[in-house]
Parts: sequence; structure tokens; C-alpha cells
Amino acid sequence: PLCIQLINPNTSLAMTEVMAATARQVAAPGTAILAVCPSEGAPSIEGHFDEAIAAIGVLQQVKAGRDAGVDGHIIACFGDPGLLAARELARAPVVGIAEAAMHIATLLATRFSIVTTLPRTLTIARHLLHQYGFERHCAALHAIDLPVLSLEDGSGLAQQKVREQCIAAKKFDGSGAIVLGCGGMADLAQELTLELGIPVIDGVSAAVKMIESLAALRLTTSKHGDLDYPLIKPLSGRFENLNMR
Ligand SMILES: O=C(O)C[C@H]1NC(=O)NC1=O
Repeated sequence: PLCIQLINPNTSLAMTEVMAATARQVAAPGTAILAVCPSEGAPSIEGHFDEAIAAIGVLQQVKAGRDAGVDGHIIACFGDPGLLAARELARAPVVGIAEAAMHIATLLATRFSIVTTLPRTLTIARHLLHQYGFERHCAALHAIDLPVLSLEDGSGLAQQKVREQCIAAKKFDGSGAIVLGCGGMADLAQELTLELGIPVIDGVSAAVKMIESLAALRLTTSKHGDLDYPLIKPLSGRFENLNMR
């Protein structure tokens, strides 16, 4: 049996639960999902500043997961905060939900659109497209212009806006697939795929299946070169617990 650590980099328990439920729905029968979020940090991640704060919490959770012997780590925030640093720390695979969703989209369509939350996070998605080499594949990016936690306020307004943006993206972007640009949208993908008749991809689900595939292939994070374990040095203060033993 596999154990996959699902890390919500923000501290909102409701969002952690939404993502954990979606992950468990798609996980193989033998796969356990260990859903965690940092004990301290940002309640939502909506910019470069929030991402820098969240990255430390991600690293602390990755270290705990590695010490617990998990078979993979998911960074369940669309900015993939701390991804490469986490890969240095981890032995098992580390997959971000943005890269997972983008990879899956490129297997299904020649062009995809992204629908995310606040306009200011569109730049973060653009940076990831560049970093992962998917700029050519992304036809357009859209924001619902609501904050991340509006997805958890129970009004359904954010979910309605996501639906509207997906319908517009299908109609006007020339995209064959849509990537949902927030972990809190994880529970919307299946229904939107059925309603729109095109792949609407949630990165949480995509990341679960990618880690299961990597485990089945017996492949783990390369420790040769820049993703080798961090150099040993005396980390001080709050970072002491990140010391590599
Ligand atoms: O950037 C975003 O809009 C989404 C991103 N922020 C967050 O707290 N979880 C996320 O997936």
C-alpha cells in the first residue's frame, strides 16, 4: 500500500479537507492520503509574499513526511510553493498541483486555458508556465477576481464564477482543455468536465495519479546534482528542525 502526503500550504482546514476528499476519491484502493497543512503561516496564498511564507511550512511538512516514510508528497497550491526546495529535502517524488495539471492537459489537448482566483496570481501561473516549459501550450489565463477563501464561504458564488470562466474559455480561447488554478477548486473538475464536454483538470487528482505512477515505476526524486539532499550546516532558531540528520 502507498501513503501519499497531501500538503495544503495554506492553513485553512476547510480547503485541506476539500482537497483530501477529492484525492481519496481518485486514489487507488491501496493508496492512503495523509492530508496536512502547516501549523502556522498564511490562511490563503495569493501572491509572491504569501508563497515565500508558505514555502517554509511546506518544507517542514515534507521533512515530517519523509521521516514518516511516505511514498510521495503533493504541494497542493497552484503556485507550487517550495517545489524545488522540497525536492532537495525529499527522497520520494514531490509533485505540485500546477505542474501536474499542466502535464495532464498537454496529453489531452494542444492548448489549454487556466482559470484561477485573483488577477494578481495570474503572473505566478505565467511564471510556472515558463519554468515548466508549457508557455506554448497555454492559450489564455483567466481570474474569477475573487479571493481564494471565497471558495470556502459556502455561498457558491466563486464556484459559479469558475463555471462562467470555464464556459467562456472553451468558447473564446481555442483551448481543448482547462486547468483549474486553485487547490480549492479540486471538487469542481469532474462536474465541469461533464457539463462542458472537455477535460477540466484538477491538479490534486492529477498529482495523486502521477505519484502512484512514479511509485509503480519505482522512480523517485533524483538525488544527483541540484536536487541532492541539502548541504549539512547548523540551521538555527525556528529552522533547527529542518537540520538534515
Ligand atoms: O493562487 C491561487 O489562487 C490558488 C492557490 N492559493 C491557495 O491558497 N491555494 C491555491 O491553490
